[in-house]
Amino acid sequence: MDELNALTAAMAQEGIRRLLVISGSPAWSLAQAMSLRETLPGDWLAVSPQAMPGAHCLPGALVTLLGREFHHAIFDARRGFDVAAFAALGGTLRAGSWLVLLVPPLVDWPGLPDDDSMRWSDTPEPIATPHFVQHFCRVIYQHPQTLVWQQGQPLRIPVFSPGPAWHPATGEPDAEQSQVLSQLMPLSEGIAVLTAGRGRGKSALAGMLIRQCSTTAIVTAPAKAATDVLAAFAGDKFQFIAPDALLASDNTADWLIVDEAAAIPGPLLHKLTARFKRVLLCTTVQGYEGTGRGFLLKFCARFHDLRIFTLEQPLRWARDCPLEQVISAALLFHDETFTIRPQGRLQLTAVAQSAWQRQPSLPAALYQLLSGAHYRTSPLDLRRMMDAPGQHFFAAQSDTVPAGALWLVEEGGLHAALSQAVWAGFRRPRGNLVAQSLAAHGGSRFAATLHARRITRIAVHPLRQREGIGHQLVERACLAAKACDYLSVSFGYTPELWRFWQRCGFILVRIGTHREASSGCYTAMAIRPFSERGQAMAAHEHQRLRRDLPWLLSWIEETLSLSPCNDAMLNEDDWWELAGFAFAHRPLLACIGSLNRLLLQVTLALPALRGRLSQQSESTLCAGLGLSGRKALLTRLRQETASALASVDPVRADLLRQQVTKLQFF
Ligand SMILES: CC(=O)SCCNC(=O)CCNC(=O)[C@H](O)C(C)(C)COP(=O)(O)OP(=O)(O)OC[C@H]1O[C@@H](n2cnc3c(N)ncnc32)[C@H](O)[C@@H]1OP(=O)(O)O
Ligand SMILES: Nc1ncnc2c1ncn2[C@@H]1O[C@H](COP(=O)(O)OP(=O)(O)OP(=O)(O)O)[C@@H](O)[C@H]1O
Repeated sequence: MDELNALTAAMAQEGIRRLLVISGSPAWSLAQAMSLRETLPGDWLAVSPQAMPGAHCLPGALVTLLGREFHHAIFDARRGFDVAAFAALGGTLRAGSWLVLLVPPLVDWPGLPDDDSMRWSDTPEPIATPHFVQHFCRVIYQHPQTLVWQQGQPLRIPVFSPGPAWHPATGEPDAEQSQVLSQLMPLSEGIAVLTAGRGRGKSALAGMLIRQCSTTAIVTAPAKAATDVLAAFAGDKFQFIAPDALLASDNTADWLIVDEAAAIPGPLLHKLTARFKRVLLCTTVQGYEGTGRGFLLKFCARFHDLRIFTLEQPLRWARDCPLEQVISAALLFHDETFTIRPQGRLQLTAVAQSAWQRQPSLPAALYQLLSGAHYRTSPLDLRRMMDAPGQHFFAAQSDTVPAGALWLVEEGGLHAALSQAVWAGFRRPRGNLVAQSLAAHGGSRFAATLHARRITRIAVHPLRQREGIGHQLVERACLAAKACDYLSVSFGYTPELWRFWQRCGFILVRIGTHREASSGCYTAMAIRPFSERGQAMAAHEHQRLRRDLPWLLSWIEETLSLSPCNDAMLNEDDWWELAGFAFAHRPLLACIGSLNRLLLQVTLALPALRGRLSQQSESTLCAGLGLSGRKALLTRLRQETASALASVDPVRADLLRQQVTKLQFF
């Protein structure tokens, strides 16, 4: 322990942090971690799915601690490894800290189920994650600055050659911060974005801006607790208002400063930024879910005169910190920067998941291309890509880096009874995004029984786009999926992206009615059918979309290149769908078309239904009708639909009620 204390003191002087992996039985590993906590002074934080003595946080709650700082931490991965939380924790640790990681015995680990897989594998039970575990172990052994302490062996502390002394920042802006401040201070209007890795001094810089400017500023962020650093640097002028409260208020100031901006839903952020003349958005660019990369690619892409700033130099710790390096290598944080043009003849190849064992550099390059080019890719995807069942990959390989990557996941094949229960809204099992949505929001009760592959990600290197590579990758995937009923895709609708999918032979079958928080776009779903059943479903769903379009368009602010079909009569599909809404749990917005057609047939007052379909807000309707809330309103909407159906044809309505309610029992 003396050696460990001496090493910890040296780490503080050098400004670095290290990873210590403790591997063994659950009880033994925990006992060692607890004794370390007794030995090394610090404000230890333990991150674990189970309660732990001292300061404790659940892995899922760690995002609320972004921007906070700790001295030493324990991350409990004995039963499951939430790698994004692990990385987030690494970013909060001050110079001279240990990140103590608890894992199962290394020999057993690849074969043990990982509880975290329930978040990404779409399996009913946790699965083993051998590819990730082997990759992680490879990385820790390639980083000799990482210590591994295995049960049955002593903790060996190597003699590291001393590094240079660290000179922490003084409190005054450092060279990079001064540079950015000198450009921000004179700004009279516009939106500035400050992106950087963890601990680069973004929040401190925002605080300095507030203190140094003669103007007023309001700070907002997902959690006030995460603004400690900003507040310390801003001094007396720090004024925090939570995002929702700010939107609801008339408060204004010369500057709006948004810390951890990427963690605020896009539409809300958009409304907030529109209210202020000068805006500074700060965000981290490492692959936690919904962070900087996606933020730049999607949210910021809509502002033309955006000023983008970045900070390279870490300030919470020294350059080349071993902990930062090992986390970055384990989670492939070094995105493709797209500076090298993929050269030479391209080869389209299928890449199996087992490539992570045989030739890990290839799937790693595909992941880096996807996360660099695609706003949604996160460490969760890395784990899914490595170990979830039913994944398929294609690469457009060049002589240098990959020029394109395509990732598909198997979907559908649900039992007929389950598909009908999904259609009725009684069931929503994991996974099968498009297959289930075609049943739950579409018009076919048996939609989820078809076998499909969904394109979950596609990206082409920016220096090779519009050369037909994306199209070729899709064709290659089609060839490999010919035995399926159809290929599907779900994407944030933009006219450009839809044009691409259209050119690849996809048929639009659904458009969502809410903008996605991450992209600010409506979700669209499209399919390319192969089999007869697939073709029949594509035609049916496309026609349904065109029939519903006249009403759907009033719910979405987007122009679609799709011609509406004017048909106001109630058909067989409508009757089923209305019964599914009235007597089961189908959502209102999945039935907009049929409900509107129903209203055209009846003269009953139906105040809730008519009000909601003419887009009166739920709260206004509840107040007007004396209802206690959304749930009561939905019940009323279903009752009014049932009475409308009965007024048109009571016998048919009753027969359908019996058929639909039976769908919950199978
Ligand atoms: C499920 C998902 O992954 S959805 C998200 C898709 N991925 C992304 O948005 C990541 C960033 N974008 C990309 O990587 C690429 O732009 C892709 C994958 C969308 C398209 O790849 P590319 O190789 O550039 O497309 P490709 O050259 O094959 O285009 C085929 C046709 O689609 C259409 N198209 C492609 N991109 C565009 C565009 N930006 N604007 C308008 N039309 C387009 C064109 O009609 C094009 O044919 P043309 O060039 O002869 O006119
Ligand atoms: N100029 C400075 N002088 C002294 N300390 C500084 C300076 N700039 C930043 N720091 C300190 O460095 C640490 C990291 O800074 P800060 O929290 O602003 O980084 P960040 O990029 O916002 O980090 P995160 O991504 O984790 O939120 C903090 O402890 C902060 O107090």
